[in-house]
Amino acid sequence: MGQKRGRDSKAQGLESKKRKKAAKSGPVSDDSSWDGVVGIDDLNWTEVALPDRLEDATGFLGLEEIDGVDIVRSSGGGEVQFKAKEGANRKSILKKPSAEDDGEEWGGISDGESNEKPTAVPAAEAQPAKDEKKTKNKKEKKAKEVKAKEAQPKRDPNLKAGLSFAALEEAGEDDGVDVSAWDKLGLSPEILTSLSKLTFSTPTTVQKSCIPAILDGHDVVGKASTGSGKTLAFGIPILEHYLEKRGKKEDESEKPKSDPMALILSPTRELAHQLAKHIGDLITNAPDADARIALLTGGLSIQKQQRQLANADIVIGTPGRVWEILSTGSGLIRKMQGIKFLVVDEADRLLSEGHFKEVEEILGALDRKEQGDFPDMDEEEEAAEEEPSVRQTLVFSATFHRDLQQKLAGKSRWTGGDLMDKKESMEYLLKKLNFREEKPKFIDVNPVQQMAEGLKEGIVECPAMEKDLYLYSLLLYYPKHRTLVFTNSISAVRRLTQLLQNLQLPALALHSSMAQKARLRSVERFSSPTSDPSSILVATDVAARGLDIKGIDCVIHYHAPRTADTYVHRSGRTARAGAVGKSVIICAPEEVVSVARLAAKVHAQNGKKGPVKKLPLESLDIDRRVVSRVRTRIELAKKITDSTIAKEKISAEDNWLRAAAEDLGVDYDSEEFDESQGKGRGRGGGRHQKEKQASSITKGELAGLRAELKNQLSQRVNIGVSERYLTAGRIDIEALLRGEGNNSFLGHLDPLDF
Ligand SMILES: Nc1ncnc2c1ncn2[C@@H]1O[C@H](COP(=O)(O)OP(=O)(O)OP(=O)(O)O)[C@@H](O)[C@H]1O
Repeated sequence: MGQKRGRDSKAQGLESKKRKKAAKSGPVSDDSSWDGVVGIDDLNWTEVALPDRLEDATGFLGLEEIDGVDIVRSSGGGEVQFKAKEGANRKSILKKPSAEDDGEEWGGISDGESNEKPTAVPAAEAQPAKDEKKTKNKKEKKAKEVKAKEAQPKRDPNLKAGLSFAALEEAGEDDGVDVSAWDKLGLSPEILTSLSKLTFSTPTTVQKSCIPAILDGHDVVGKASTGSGKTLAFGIPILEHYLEKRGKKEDESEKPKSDPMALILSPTRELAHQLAKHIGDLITNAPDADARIALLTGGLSIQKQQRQLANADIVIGTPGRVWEILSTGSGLIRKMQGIKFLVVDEADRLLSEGHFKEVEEILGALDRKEQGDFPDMDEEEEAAEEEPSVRQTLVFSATFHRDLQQKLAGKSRWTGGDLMDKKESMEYLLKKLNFREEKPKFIDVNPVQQMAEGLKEGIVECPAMEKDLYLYSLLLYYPKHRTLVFTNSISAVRRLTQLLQNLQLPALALHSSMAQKARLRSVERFSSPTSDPSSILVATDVAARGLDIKGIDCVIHYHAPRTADTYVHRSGRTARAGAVGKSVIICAPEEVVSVARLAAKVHAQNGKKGPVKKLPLESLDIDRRVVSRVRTRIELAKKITDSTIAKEKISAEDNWLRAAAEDLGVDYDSEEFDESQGKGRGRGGGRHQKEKQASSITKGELAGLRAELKNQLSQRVNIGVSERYLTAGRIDIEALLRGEGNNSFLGHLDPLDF
């Protein structure tokens, strides 16, 4: 009997992959060693005519058959291959070589034909994997068309390869938007095309105000609420400058200069990566804009970054790594001294908190003109160096200290002589920025409101020891909400992430002690459009600034923010770019006063001091019955989490001490060591005892706790009102009724009225 194969549109992609594999494992050109086994693509399939009634069948593209073959399995046992039946003519089952065969794939061989091996495609010419499938499908289609076209005149050899109707169809696709609202800003066609493709139809307020000022050559200090589009407010003028400069160079048929034209400093690695992505998107969507970005952040290969820097047009990085690379010498500082733009993003954070020293070093190096600094410089060059800096300095944030704002806005005087005493003040550092204009243009697009318009702010009061319980309850109230939970410590991030995972919630961690790759992975997983819409990222304030993750619906402050600015930035991770979002502080009674003060400060009218009468945060009432029903789950999950963390900690300490004792050639006894260290008494002794206790839970006990928790999570928690249930995970009843989601559905909560 003959073999048949059916193809539908979905299966085609998979099949083409399989066939490619099969073809690879097919016969070699040296016929003597050929065992007669061939791949699916080598066979001379013939099309089966469909009965009339099936002609309109959608998705079913064709049925093909072949006679005279046996199916064999590849040596691994997985792949289906074919062999001529006993007595059948091998030649008769093989496909004839196609005129369109370009040598990329082996197209079958008949006895005694060429002994030439297929030509390998050089790696540089190889198509990216993504395009491979498309190309193959096109080739198959083409091969079928060959016969029909044989009667037609030969193709014009001058036609460019790759220009096919299919290509034209793709090129003709116009998915851009109307960008006439940007006209007034006088941008180049390249940038307008990019904005159109990015579907940014209108400039945001900060972009409207800042772009013309920057294009006019001014130094700018820009203040605008979180998520208002500050990145492109400086990114667009930088790219405009690049295009203009490149255009001129091309006219003069000069080779484009490879020195960087912009340095953008960011306080965190994640923000630096994101800035590179935003500006990179602007560049890649602008036709022929080939500006290169070097991303200099800690935790990743320094050598690779040094290489990137050698050809970069725009340098984006965190101050520590930027300084680490620049200070290695090799003329990099000198290269960077020619930059046209220095951007200080999230300036209030960047110019304080630990970054101060490196920023000061970088600024000092950019402006250094000491004699003998550059021994290879001739007099003419030195004279040129003396000329005033052409660098524009752009400083951005959503928050600036009130006093500084007043000064920037010209409403109060700059501090005079005592500035050197306040070395760490923002004011001191702003002076250090060495603006080329006496006073930078201060653009405050929304002097009254720091918070995004679509943001709702709430507060949940609960006993200090019950924050876990309330956090969990709150998360249950918001199923399918991508949530960012902020804490004030790394250990809290670790504990909460594990706790939530034990409660079967999709939680990820982000803190500065994680390896850089793990940090990026967490952000990527959390922000991926294909990730669980209920994803939770538990983070320290390393995620508070600038992170632009689409679709964060809710920010929860597990620990109250320490400053008003931190509150603004944390909350600003939601309700971005005109979207809506919620920010909720979980607050112990003893924190209420300070939180109220903080909120009042954020919402105080600009310039007007004094308390705001009404607390601007809405108080959320979480049903106490809900809280009490999930208490057992939390207690179990806490026990499991504490035990796992304590075991890990003690085992890490123990391993370290054991290794040290081994090095010293002494015996190590952990009990004895604890006693000699006085652990269990005095300060920290209670915590140590707790850890010991938690770690002493046996494997069997732990398994028992897990089983009990699993059981709890699988139970419907009826809170007394019909159809009101809690769920183990945060699962949407409607989705489940539609047959989506997993089977652990247990019920649904009425939404919180917030
Ligand atoms: N003109 C525009 N139209 C629509 N969306 C825009 C526009 N400009 C920027 N965006 C989008 O708005 C989002 C927020 O932008 P961006 O990250 O630059 O905000 P930001 O003001 O720097 O925020 P933060 O203060 O938190 O750092 C991004 O996703 C960006 O792609």
